Amino acid sequence: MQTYLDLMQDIYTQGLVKSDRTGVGTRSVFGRQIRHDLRTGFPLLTTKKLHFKSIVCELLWFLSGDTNVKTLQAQGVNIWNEWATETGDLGPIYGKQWTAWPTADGEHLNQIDAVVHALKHNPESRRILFHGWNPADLPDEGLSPQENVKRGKMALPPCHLLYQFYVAEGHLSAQLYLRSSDTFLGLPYNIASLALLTHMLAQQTDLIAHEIILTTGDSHLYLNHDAQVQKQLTRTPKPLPELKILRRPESLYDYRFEDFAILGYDPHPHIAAPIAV
Ligand SMILES: Nc1nc(=O)c2c([nH]1)NC[C@@H]1CN(c3ccc(C(=O)N[C@@H](CCC(=O)O)C(=O)O)cc3)CN21
Ligand SMILES: O=c1ccn([C@H]2C[C@H](O)[C@@H](COP(=O)(O)O)O2)c(=O)[nH]1
Repeated sequence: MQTYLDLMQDIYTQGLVKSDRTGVGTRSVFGRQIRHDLRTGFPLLTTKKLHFKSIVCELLWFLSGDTNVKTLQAQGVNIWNEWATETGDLGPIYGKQWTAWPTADGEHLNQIDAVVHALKHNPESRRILFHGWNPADLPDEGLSPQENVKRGKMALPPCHLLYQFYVAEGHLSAQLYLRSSDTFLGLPYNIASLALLTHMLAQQTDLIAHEIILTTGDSHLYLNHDAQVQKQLTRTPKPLPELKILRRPESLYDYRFEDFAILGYDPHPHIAAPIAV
């Protein structure tokens, strides 16, 4: 994906140095966009090897409404460990808001159900979206993730927060707003995860997966990723792999990791980098 490398180059050369919550420091630009036509291949980065299983399992975990890391750990996925309490809890993060957003009268709204229903029955609607930014559950930035969870708040506020879907001539597109984007570690996951969700929704609603668009707010490279960024910028992208969904599950909630095959993925080697907590 040349567009990803272009964004990385842009931040690396034009970004202003900015301190941040984690204390690591970043180079940062504000307001960028990555667009990708899913008909040209599955957007799994080829300029470094990505752990596809972590991406799939995290998305299925969100959709199941689960907010405890133990389920991910049992599948060998360790990307959420640093923010969890000793019992594995992350507070009311993505899964909770997506599938059981609490209302004032004690009910819960499943925003995902509403999206699937609209795609099937009202696809021309301009209101097909779901949102993770629930102000009532936001953490206090002055407290640790674990302290926030113990007070019933999210460990981290959502980064990928607004998902909107668009249907025209039987094709499904998706746009995601990311308020904050860790361009070296997080963004490759966010791109592939949005692509996966769009393919799953397209399968469930008999549409053709078309374009994904990621719009990023604070788009940053952590200062301790410099060597990794320089290395990745020397690499030439290879042809994108293809995603095959091996069966058609009953609903969006019935997919398993084994239902997805990535064909023709031949990336450059993995580049390890420390995560800013
Ligand atoms: N600083 C930061 N960046 C993020 O992208 C991020 C957070 N924090 N906090 C919440 C979640 C967790 N996410 C993460 C966490 C870790 C990796 C990571 O370390 N990825 C490694 C491989 C790790 C593995 O496969 O176990 C990589 O090289 O991609 C990626 C995304 C995305 N989010
Ligand atoms: O899906 C995700 C989740 C998180 N991130 C990154 C963006 C930031 O680097 C940190 C969150 O820190 P804040 O101070 O809350 O912005 O995590 C991501 O890129 N993608």
